[in-house]
Amino acid sequence: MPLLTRITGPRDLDRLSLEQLDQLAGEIRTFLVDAVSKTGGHLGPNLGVVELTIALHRVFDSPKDRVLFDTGHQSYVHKLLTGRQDFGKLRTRGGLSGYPSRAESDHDVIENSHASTVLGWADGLAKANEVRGKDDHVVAVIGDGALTGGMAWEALNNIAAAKDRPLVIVVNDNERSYAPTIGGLANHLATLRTTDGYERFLARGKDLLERTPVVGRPLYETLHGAKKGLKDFIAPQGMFEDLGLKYVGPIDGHDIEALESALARAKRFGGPVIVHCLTEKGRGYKPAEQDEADRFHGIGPIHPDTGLPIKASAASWTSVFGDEMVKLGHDREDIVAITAAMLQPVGLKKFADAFPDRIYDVGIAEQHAATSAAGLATGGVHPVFAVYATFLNRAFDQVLMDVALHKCGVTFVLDRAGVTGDDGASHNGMWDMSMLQVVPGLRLAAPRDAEQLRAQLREAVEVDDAPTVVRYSKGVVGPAVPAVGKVGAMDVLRRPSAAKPDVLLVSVGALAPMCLEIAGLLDKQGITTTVVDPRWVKPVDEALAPLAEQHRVVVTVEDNSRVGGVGSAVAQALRDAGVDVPLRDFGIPPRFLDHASRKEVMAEIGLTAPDIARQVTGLVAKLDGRFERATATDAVEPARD
Ligand SMILES: Cc1ncc(C[n+]2csc(CCOP(=O)(O)OP(=O)(O)O)c2C)c(N)n1
Ligand SMILES: CC(=O)[C@@H](O)[C@H](O)COP(=O)(O)O
Ligand SMILES: [Mg+2]
Repeated sequence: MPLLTRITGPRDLDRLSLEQLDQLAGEIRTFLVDAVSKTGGHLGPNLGVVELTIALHRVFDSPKDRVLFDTGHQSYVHKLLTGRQDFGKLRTRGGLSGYPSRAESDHDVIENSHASTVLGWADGLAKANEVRGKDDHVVAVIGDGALTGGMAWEALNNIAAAKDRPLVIVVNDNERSYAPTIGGLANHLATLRTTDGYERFLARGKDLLERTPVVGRPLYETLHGAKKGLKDFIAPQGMFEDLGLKYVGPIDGHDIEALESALARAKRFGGPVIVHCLTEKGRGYKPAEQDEADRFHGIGPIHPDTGLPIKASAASWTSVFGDEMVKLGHDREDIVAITAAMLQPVGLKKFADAFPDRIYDVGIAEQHAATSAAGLATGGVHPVFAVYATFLNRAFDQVLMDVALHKCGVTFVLDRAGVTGDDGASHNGMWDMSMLQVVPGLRLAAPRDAEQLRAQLREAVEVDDAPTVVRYSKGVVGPAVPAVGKVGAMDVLRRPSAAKPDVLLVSVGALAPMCLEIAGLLDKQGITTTVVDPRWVKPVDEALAPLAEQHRVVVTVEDNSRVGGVGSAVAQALRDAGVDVPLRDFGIPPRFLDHASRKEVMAEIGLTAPDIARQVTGLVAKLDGRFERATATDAVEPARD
């Protein structure tokens, strides 16, 4: 990589000729395929923004000028050009994050990997520059998918109102989110793409100029001079210009010269301007270019020459859900499904193939998904909205005030619940069981294995007067964990070996195998344990309090924030029942977790069997000690007669 290794920062790009820049783009593509095929990551999106990112860093002066990326999954090229070329440990502990990271570089601003936020950030930064009298530029790169998110339009509405506030918006239009981007906006972008726009007309004029200077020069000057009338004639007013935003494009997003020309014009404009760039997700890597599913949006380790995954995928929580949804769809014709631009990742592709009229892809619009689900339920069908747990955060008000307030029978299926790890802080599904505890009437299930997922999903869709939630982890589904009995509606997973057992261990969802391991470790310390799985963790099962009274201590273990999670709800239920048994809740600490593998993160936060067993052993010993101390020192001596 003779050129790439010479790039230690954006200004090193200034010395390169156009030919060298094209060579650099080739080197970057080779680097990305080689590196990301080893580590996994967002190969497709980054292959699509190579020339765009080079041009951005040539025209703008980061970090003085702020170059912002929506979602941030397409920021690998930005990292390569800003002094970070060690991708050997990408997305693992101690390695580069797969998203912008302020800790890594001053060139990075937005760490949040939730889509559609970049224009909000950009609006704020542009306003701050104005207040502070700074002439720095703000450039926001937003994908066509992210542009379907409501936040983007809230921001655009504000940005368009400030005609003299400089702000460059680059629409990275590759026509895809994972799959092809849906909706009226996508259709409008397609219109703009196919309109032989003014820019293309100019580009042709310039080409003519170069080939026939005598005729070309006056013609080119005429064209350039008559641009307003010409532009209206050639490129009908797009929605962006109707909004009051200057529109530049469509630009070939792989032509560095055209990109630099358009970006330079946008930079000089002095107000909000849209630069519409046409790119190709997965460009330059045949397996991605030919992949109709999602152009290698997010991959695990692959064979670079074929693009085939290194590891065959085992049965995942997602696939169990997807298969059961198809069966449900056959059993009940009122079941419909909703995805927010993630049909494949959430496992609804088979359902969509089987029931093409009963699947809705709403774009990256989780708030709309939830409220339209309330409408669907009120209209007499039962919607199942499958979404990653972390992305439901932004639809909390819709769950509360549209779905729950109106007692709508909507089922939310939360994939990637708990620690996900390598996608960084904003991708962990660690807040749902806290956030949803406060929703009146909502019922929440956390299946421990495939059989329970199928069962609890079926139980959920039977509820037609309240929201139901089924949440499970990322990746391979765990081993079957059979029940050995029931207490109330709770499954007993392990009976104690003593009449008055020491510990009641409340196991939540997929952590059941770990909880049984904890019980085994406690056995070795002479501590007897009952393990129960509530199955439905909200509301707390009424049988739990009386069961707790038969134990010396209650322990809860959940793959959710400790704050306001199941542990908090159980503690409250015990207090409400007047049961005074000590409780120790284990969960995710209320802080943002740095990217690392799930295993590394779980170990770091102490959510492992040995860590928990050690702490429970100490707790029981303290209880013993306290009781012995009570006997020895605090007890009142009987009066001597
Ligand atoms: C709120 C939210 N919902 C869903 C996702 C999952 N997600 C990550 S990237 C992506 C597609 C983004 O498409 P686009 O903005 O066009 O970027 P591209 O990958 O095409 O460059 C989605 C849906 C997310 N990050 N945030
Ligand atoms: C950027 C984004 O939000 C997704 O692409 C995310 O990387 C999902 O990853 P998994 O589907 O591997 O959980
Ligand atoms: Mg896209």
